[in-house]
Amino acid sequence: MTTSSTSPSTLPPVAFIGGGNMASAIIGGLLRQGMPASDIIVVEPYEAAREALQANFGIAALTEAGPALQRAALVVWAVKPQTFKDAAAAAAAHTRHALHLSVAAGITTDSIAAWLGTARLVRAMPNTPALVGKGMTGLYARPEVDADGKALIARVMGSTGQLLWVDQEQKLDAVTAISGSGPAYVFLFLEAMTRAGVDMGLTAEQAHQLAVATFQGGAELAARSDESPEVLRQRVTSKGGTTHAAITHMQEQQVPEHFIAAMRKAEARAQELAAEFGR
Ligand SMILES: NC(=O)C1=CN([C@@H]2O[C@H](COP(=O)(O)OP(=O)(O)OC[C@H]3O[C@@H](n4cnc5c(N)ncnc54)[C@H](O)[C@@H]3O)[C@@H](O)[C@H]2O)C=CC1
Ligand SMILES: O=C(O)[C@@H]1CCC=N1
Repeated sequence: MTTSSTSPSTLPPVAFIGGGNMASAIIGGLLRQGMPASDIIVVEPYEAAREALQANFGIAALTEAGPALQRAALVVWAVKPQTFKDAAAAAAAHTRHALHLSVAAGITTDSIAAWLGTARLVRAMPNTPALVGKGMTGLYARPEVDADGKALIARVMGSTGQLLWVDQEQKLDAVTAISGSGPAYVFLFLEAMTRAGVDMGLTAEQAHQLAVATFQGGAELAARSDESPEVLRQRVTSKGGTTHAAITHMQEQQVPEHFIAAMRKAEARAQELAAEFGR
């Protein structure tokens, strides 16, 4: 991939169709990198979401798609899979010249290309830690996207965290199951660890602090270490000790197998979304 020496403040105007959670995470990243709010155009039909964009970012969002979108060199599609087709019908005439980036789960680039009348299209699967610059985004580019287009999208999404390009679109369903939905798995474990801490006599705040710091520390150790997670786990697990008691119970209860099965459900749901809402 080519890299660009241009600074983020020279990014071309970017439009967002849908101004909810995911759009806000990306917009926050762009503003942190010095992009002026006046170069960000947002279409957002819901008043409460428009008010949040104004309050958080000083952006006056449009209520519907219109000629103002023609300024955008890149259009980011951040609507729900269920509403993508209708939103595309309203905006397509104003955005045909642009490069497109979809963050919608499941919806294939074949469907999007048919709706938009252009195949200059990258599909991405980000995650909500993008809100704090710690996101993980999987990306797939159609062959119609050139190196400059990929570089532009890498600069936009790179402002929210790490990037991983995949060479087959189908692999984005696996990305969705791991890192797209993954923050919710982390939060579920945090909820359980906090509940357990309270049961054992700590305050909810104390248990929350211990659990969050343990996820942060464990993830950082795994990221920096040359050892596999399996080896790192074994180092915590003293023979006949406390960790052994907990891990043995999880293994007897087939927690890893159930966890893997749950992730396959997420992958299957991504495939269903494409079938349900991609026509
Ligand atoms: N929340 C997450 O963790 C992730 C979400 N995604 C994907 O991002 C997309 C957006 O998700 P969120 O931001 O969480 O949803 P959201 O509900 O926060 O945002 C979607 C926004 O689109 C607006 N909208 C509805 N109809 C519209 C239309 N016709 N034109 C323009 N805007 C319209 C809604 O008012 C809403 O504010 C989804 O397709 C989802 O699959 C991808 C990765 C992670
Ligand atoms: O749950 C969803 O469908 C979206 C995609 C990944 C995270 N949220």
